Amino acid sequence: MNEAQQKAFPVSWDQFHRDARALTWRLSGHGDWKAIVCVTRGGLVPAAIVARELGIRLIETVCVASYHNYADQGELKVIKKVAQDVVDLAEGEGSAILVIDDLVDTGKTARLVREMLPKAHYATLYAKPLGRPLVDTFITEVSQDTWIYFPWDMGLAFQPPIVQGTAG
Ligand SMILES: O=P(O)(O)OC[C@H]1O[C@H](OP(=O)(O)OP(=O)(O)O)[C@H](O)[C@@H]1O
Ligand SMILES: O=c1[nH]c(=O)c2nc[nH]c2[nH]1
Ligand SMILES: [Mg+2]
Repeated sequence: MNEAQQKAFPVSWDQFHRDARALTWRLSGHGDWKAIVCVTRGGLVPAAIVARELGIRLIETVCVASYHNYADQGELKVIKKVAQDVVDLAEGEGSAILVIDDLVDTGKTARLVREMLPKAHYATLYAKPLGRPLVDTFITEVSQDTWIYFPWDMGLAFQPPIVQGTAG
């Protein structure tokens, strides 16, 4: 999150599950995927739900990190690439592969993963305008100045009233 991202879009577990199922509905007519590649770590949770719904049991990871301590995006680091046997699954370059991530923001992560799997279908739950052109299927778009808060990053906490000074 940076200073330009003033709006908050908190997502509960229920909402996340609902959105992951909605994503699966959209994906279900699209292709005959042999494997899911999830972009860690955010893609792990939606990938588990989508894999369950689509009946896909071959799950690979591509491990990319860029945001640290909710600060500005740093340099992208590929910690682990996609295994070659997964890339080679069907017609090469990943045409039988469904890539899942939680969101696309600037699109830098998606661009990097797409270079590894040019023919894969790229799906996320949430998309911001800069990254949207890099995603084939997504569920909800939020504005670029919004930070999405995922359920695994949150806990129950007191919320100050919208109009200050009225708390009991
Ligand atoms: O479109 P971009 O601007 O590249 O940002 C999107 C990526 O940023 C987040 O991952 P992050 O690198 O923070 O790692 P994480 O999934 O382990 O939290 C998110 O899960 C996406 O993978
Ligand atoms: O939790 C997150 N929320 C976001 O909006 C975001 N954008 C990039 N990376 C992100 N991580
Ligand atoms: Mg991520």
